Amino acid sequence: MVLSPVLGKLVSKRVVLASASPRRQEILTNVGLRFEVVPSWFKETLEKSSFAAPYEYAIETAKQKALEVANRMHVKHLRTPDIVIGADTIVTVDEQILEKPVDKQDAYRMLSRLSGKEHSVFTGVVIIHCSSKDNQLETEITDFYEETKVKFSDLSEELLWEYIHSGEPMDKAGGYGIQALGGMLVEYVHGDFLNVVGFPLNHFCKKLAELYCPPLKHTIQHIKHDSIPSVDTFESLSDGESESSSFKEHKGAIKLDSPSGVICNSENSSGVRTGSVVPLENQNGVSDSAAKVPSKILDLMDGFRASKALFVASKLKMFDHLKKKSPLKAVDIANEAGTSVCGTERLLDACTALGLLEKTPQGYSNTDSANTYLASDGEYSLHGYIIHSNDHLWPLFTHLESAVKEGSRQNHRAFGKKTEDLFNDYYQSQEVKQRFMAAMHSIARLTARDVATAFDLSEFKTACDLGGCTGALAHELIQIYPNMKVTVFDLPEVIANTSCFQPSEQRVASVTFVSGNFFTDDLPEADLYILSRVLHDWPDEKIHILLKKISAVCRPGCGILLAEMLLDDEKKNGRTALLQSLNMLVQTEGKERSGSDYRGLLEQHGFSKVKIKLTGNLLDAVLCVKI
Ligand SMILES: Cc1cn([C@H]2C[C@H](O)[C@@H](COP(=O)(O)OP(=O)(O)OP(=O)(O)O)O2)c(=O)[nH]c1=O
Repeated sequence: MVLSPVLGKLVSKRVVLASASPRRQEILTNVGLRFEVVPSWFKETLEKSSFAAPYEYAIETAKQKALEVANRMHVKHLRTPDIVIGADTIVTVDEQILEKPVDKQDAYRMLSRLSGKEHSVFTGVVIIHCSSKDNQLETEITDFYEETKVKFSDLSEELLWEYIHSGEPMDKAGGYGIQALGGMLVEYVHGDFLNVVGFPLNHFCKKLAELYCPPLKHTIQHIKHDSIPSVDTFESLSDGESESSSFKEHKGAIKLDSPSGVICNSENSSGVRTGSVVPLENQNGVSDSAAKVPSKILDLMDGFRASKALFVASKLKMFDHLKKKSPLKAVDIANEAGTSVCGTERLLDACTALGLLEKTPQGYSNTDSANTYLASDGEYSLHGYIIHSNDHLWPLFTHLESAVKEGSRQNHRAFGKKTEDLFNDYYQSQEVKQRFMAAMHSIARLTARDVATAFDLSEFKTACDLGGCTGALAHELIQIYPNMKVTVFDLPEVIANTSCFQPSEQRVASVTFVSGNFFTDDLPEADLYILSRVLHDWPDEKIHILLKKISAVCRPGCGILLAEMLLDDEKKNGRTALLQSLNMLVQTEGKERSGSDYRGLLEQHGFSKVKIKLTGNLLDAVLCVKI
């Protein structure tokens, strides 16, 4: 099965998986698809009786999940995704639809109904292509479903309760997980196993191939084996035909970028014309080698080149020049930036291939997302963080090997000085301080809304953002909770430099800036203490000192809101957070932690009712209350 042409076409797309299911994330990651995870907030409450067939219910639920995410990203984050994938898995037995059990009794009811019987598992999947026209979200929807039949053995009461007490049933349709302990309940499976686990990968890949590389009828290769029925293979999918009429006619198909491989149309010995994808280096008719192209690894090998191209184009303000005026030729940009024409042209072409710029015969222009995030003046600009990544993180990462060997930060190697205190480095020079604050500000602007709305905080009348830096989160909070007063508490060097980051038109009176060190000075009084990207800077010992101090000034009912990138419990998925944890290794004594890790730390200091929310944005949120 050759997926390279499809994946090649998706590489420059913003693909979003609208699902919190770790199984779906893993299945899609395994095939090399690159995507972001934005769990849907759609409540699965559609009226089941209004659907003629169970699969229609699963498809409609999947569609609503994905549409909710597409709309939210479009409206809230000004980031229209290109493709949103949604899925919903249900179990049906005796014409009843079973979803996830609400409690152990419900799990018992479900599992006893399944005992000794065959049932069906349906997963509905939708692929939504999104675009933005006149600021309106436009969608084209492709959907399908897959059915798998599963038979359970007769389950004794003892086995049933043993299984329920394992906790496994609770987040799974029908109350079991075939991929884990639940496998022991199963006598046979007819159909796609992964469909039961939550995502029918085989059908999905075929659907992607249909959408992105539809075959011409005469090129379909039928392979005949003695015992296996003839099948249409991915090998037959010709990229060259993606512009063909069958492609254009297909519902939901969109114009696609260039693929990562090239097509070699050839005649085989029996005269049948076949199309196959071969690596760029080898176009001499080697028909099946594409399956061996390790595109995921090649992408990772190239990753640093792509990052550096982005950093340099940002540093040279190329996206700013193009935001002011476009299209521009390489020579014009080189003149503006004071750079060589040949080097500038190569950089601009690379940025085009990376999906950051558009190129026409008239010259280069920014993509929408370059205008929003890469130009330095945008409300949600990431320019500050990109420059910080280039000037500060890049040198640190060149010493990652030493950091791994020694298990400690590398500031001395990267910058030639020993760091006694994490922030000493940042605040020694005005330039570095401003750069660091701009970096923190850009991430805070991008994430503040999702953090501020992760929970209903209206019961807290006052909040104190410890290490709140430029006040970006504080300003978002008073927008959402107009009665809230927020104090931003940070080091004197920071507070003295916040003025250039303040919004012009806000009710500034509701945000107060107070300087101090939260480890050594008294904390301002507040109903809610906020620690956003603070705890990840420190080892557990220091966190205990800080939480103990906060706990001492908290009245019962007061809370703590954490905003951090949360690792998954098994530390397997979520590459952004896992890479961020390496980032903490090279420069701090801290690390990223999971929601359970933070819960454990908070509970030791008298905080309970810990709620964890994965926002789908760069920072997740954890809320707890003092008892
Ligand atoms: C039957 C079965 C289901 N499941 C899981 C797959 C799905 O994650 C879950 C069904 O619930 P869904 O509502 O389909 O998905 P979800 O709530 O996990 O995630 P989201 O709504 O954010 O997309 O049950 C298994 O993991 N193993 C199994 O054997």
